[in-house]
Amino acid sequence: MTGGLVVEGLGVALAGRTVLSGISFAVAPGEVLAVEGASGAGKTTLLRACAGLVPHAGLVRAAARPAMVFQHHALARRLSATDNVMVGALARIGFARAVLRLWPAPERALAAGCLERVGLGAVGRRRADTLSGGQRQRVAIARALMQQAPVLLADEPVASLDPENAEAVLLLLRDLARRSGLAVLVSLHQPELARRHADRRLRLDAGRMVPA
Ligand SMILES: Nc1ncnc2c1ncn2[C@@H]1O[C@H](COP(=O)(O)OP(=O)(O)OP(=O)(O)O)[C@@H](O)[C@H]1O
Repeated sequence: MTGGLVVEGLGVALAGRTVLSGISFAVAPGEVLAVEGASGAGKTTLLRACAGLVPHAGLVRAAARPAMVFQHHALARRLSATDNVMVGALARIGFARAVLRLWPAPERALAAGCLERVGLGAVGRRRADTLSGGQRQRVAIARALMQQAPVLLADEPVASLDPENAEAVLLLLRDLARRSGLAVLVSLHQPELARRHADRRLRLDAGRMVPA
């Protein structure tokens, strides 16, 4: 499989306790797979393991390191939307140039394009802390797109949004999967949102996969 995500026999232990075990699934390019489960079921840990942020047993295979959208967007409040998106290019640009804000012109153009793709072409200069919750989550998605990864992991991206913005962000993720061939793995508390916006669903219960 090229471009997608394959997980086989994934297991995670944290502080000596098994948090995930026997997790196997695949997400194809262009597909949205939702991870459902109650609080504490292991959704965040699964996404973090897929992102390489948590040591794990088993196999996680993707053509390149997945990009991650964090639950509380984790933007730098005082930076502009564009500069927040540029952070997604850190691995290419290097920390020293980033600190000096020596962003190469092609990367600036790419950041502008990523903001356009999430419907925020007009707010690039605005500071993150002047944006609405929905706009901030979109900037966080644009920052993940900036990584140009084939796989996008979104951890409860709508948890702090009102129903209208939640709907819009999930439609955006689906659209990005379709148009850009991204494999999207999104964790969601609300099963009805997962049913409406995901192509397939996976349910976790106490760290194990159960029928969705
Ligand atoms: N760093 C850690 N050390 C020890 N246990 C942890 C750690 N992080 C998470 N856990 C435990 O792992 C389990 C799964 O947590 P996780 O955050 O993945 O669940 P979740 O489904 O994302 O929950 P929520 O919906 O509340 O975010 C929980 O029992 C949690 O207490």
